[in-house]
Amino acid sequence: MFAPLWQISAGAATLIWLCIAIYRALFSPLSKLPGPTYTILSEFYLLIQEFTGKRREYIHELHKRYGPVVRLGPNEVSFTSLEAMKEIYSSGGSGYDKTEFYTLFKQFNTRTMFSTLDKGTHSQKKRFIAGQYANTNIMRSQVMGGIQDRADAFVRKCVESGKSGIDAYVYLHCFALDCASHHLFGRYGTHSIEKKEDLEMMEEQSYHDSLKSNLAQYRWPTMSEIFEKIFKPRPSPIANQYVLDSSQKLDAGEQTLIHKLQNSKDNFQQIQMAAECMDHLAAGIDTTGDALCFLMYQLSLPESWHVQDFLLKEFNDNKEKSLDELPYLDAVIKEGLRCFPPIPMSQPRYVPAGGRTIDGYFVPGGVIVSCQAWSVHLLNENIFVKGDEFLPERWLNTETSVEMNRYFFAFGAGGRGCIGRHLAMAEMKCLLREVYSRFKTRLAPDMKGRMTLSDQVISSRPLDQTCKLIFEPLS
Ligand code: HEM
Repeated sequence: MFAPLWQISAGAATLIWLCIAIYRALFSPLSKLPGPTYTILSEFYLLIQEFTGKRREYIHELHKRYGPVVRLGPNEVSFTSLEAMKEIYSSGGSGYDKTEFYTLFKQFNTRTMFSTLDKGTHSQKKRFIAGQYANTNIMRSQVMGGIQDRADAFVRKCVESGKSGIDAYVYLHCFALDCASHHLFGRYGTHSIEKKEDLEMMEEQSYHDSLKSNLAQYRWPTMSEIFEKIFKPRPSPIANQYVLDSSQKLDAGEQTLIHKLQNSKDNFQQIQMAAECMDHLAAGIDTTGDALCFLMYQLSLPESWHVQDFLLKEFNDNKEKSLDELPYLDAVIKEGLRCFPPIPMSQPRYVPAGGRTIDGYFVPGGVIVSCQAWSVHLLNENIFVKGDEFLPERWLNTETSVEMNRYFFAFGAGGRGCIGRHLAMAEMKCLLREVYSRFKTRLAPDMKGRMTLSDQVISSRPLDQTCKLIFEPLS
């Protein structure tokens, strides 16, 4: 007589969903934005792309089809234009507030600068930290000395490897860990290039597969306990213990971040200091490690061997110059970051209450908007001509490089862009100068690793996480 309860519930749910979908299709301001029709009805297709690690490529294809503005779901839009980048990330200094996506990056259950959502709280936190990462501080001998020591250790590894070569993926991530930990903890910094126990920390941080558990937590936070049982969360016991211990040391050195936090007027609690340092450690390993790995792989391909020759010439002609006075080296790194941005995916923000006009379209308050470096760098072809080619020279043209710099999104933009960019640039410049003034790099004959970008939650890494290179000494 009567239909079972489950049938009635399913019917009611379908009816409600249909009403919402029709309302969205007819009345939502987002219905006027370019994008496939199904995106105004549901975010289901976007979720599938996220969970299968294809979100970035999917968005990229939509931009190719629909242009610089594309609707991703009933409440989400992606952009690639400079106008949108400025509005979302730099209006009022720090742009729009971050979305709950960044809650995933809490450390020790504590909000760090990176995982703080609103810009007011963020700018308070940043006040005490920013000076530590200013270029003038990075260039100090105590900071650069630590980076130089780690680059020397990397070179020793290359020399020892002889004709068999090394897995550059491993030791570049070690280098990034050692430099970041030195910046945070000075004398308590790691030496993972040489010490096995520190190497284990790098492995723990870099070889994890936590994409699905993280995304599930973000999309359905109330069910996070169930998801933790299904998808294993990223374990981090070694790094956690190291950071908790090191952040209690009172003699790390006055150039370190921990010293700065311990002595700030803000009276940071112990766990806040540890969380901040843990965040910077994590932020510094894979980004710089992957950037160097993608770049050295590219330089080792036959079509880029001439770039190695140009680098060598610049080093030989400018032996007394500082790292910041080598334009070709700078261009090579920038081009690497443009072609293989370690954070190529969307950096999501909420449109403020009342809505905003972005790139000519009115977007209501509360809608998630973002740009992804991958598309900004590859689809603005009038700015990056032959954008899919690795051409460091493009950055040497002083006229066009001004505009290219505006579109350079590898470190994000505005007040919430990467605070570690000067540190990262110094690390990469130092290492590349040491390597390419001594060696030519070539792919090892047994290098079988696939270097296609493998997307994680926000970052990408080489698919097989291995990159075997040979370091041939220059005669
Ligand atoms: C090539 C290397 C690096 C790249 C490409 C990179 C990229 C980025 C990007 C794109 C953001 C903004 C992300 C967003 O808003 O969603 C960011 C933020 C941040 N990065 Fe980096 N990063 C690099 C290296 C580093 C290093 C070495 C450190 C520190 C040791 C660091 C620390 C941070 C921190 C703390 C933030 C948050 C800043 C804030 O919220 O104000 N990064 N980075």
